[in-house]
Amino acid sequence: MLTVRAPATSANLGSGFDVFGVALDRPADVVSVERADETTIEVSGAGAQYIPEDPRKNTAGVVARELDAPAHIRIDKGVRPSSGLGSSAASAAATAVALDALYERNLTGDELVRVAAEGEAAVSGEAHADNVAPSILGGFTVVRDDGVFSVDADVPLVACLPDIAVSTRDARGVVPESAAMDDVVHTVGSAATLTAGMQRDDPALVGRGMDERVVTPARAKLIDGYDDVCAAATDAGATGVTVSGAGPAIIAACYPARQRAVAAAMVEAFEDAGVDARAYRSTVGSGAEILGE
Ligand SMILES: Nc1ncnc2c1ncn2[C@@H]1O[C@H](COP(=O)(O)OP(=O)(O)O)[C@@H](O)[C@H]1O
Ligand SMILES: N[C@@H](CCOP(=O)(O)O)C(=O)O
Repeated sequence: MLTVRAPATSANLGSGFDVFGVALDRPADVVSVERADETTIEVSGAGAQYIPEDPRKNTAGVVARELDAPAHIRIDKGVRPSSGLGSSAASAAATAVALDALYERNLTGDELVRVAAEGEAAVSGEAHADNVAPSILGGFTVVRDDGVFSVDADVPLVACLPDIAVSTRDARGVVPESAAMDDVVHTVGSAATLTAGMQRDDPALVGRGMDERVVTPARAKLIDGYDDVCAAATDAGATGVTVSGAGPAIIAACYPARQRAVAAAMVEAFEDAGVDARAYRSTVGSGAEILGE
């Protein structure tokens, strides 16, 4: 039995749709694997009742198939599904790292990310790797067709998760098919600003770089209380706020001294909108780790 912990992640960060991602300190999925003749899956923990145990429909099972590494896979969900915190990706990432070690495949980080992204394709319709990359590699990650890189960063974040579900597949359906050139120019400016902010551990630049005008407004409509939560976070000192992944979680950047207040303000604003919520205070975290064999 080999056990791996893989963290929740926040993808996009506004300006990096399908490109940027960041590992969070918590929550996390814990996946245990042992060799078997054919793959079977057991799921427990947060939202387990909504997650298929059929290996063809579970991201972990798809990863086992891609690696040709059959196993009995036990998934303890810390990241509940349809959260915007990379739930399906955390299982895929943990399983890729676990099976790579169990079967002694010695895959590179890029190869592990590519395999885990196939798991994502099975549930969201497209093999976007911006959640699995930080869940495997840690840090702030940039995914391109020709590979992925990760940068260590130290920027306080608050991920606020409301008690509603938005499926990534549905939220991809509202993304506009095209964008005006001035919005594209604005996005490039924001993405460059955010990347510089991560390199410099500068919460102000990271926050400014989250601003995006094409995908985010379309998805914000799927999240009850979105505008009020953003306003409350900003009033409490957030340097930037945006949809986390495909939502419904909302992610904010801030200075360390404001992190507690930002978290409380976001939860309160959701509650004022009639939605229970919890906030995870985090930094830019580490990637998947083997807990034991
Ligand atoms: N191991 C898994 N963990 C979580 N969700 C999974 C898993 N395997 C398949 N799914 C399915 O993926 C969907 C959740 O993924 P997604 O909408 O991307 O959520 P999130 O935004 O939290 O990543 C649900 O339909 C769920 O049943
Ligand atoms: N780039 C993807 C990220 C989805 O993240 P999730 O945490 O909601 O699965 C997208 O924006 O669709």
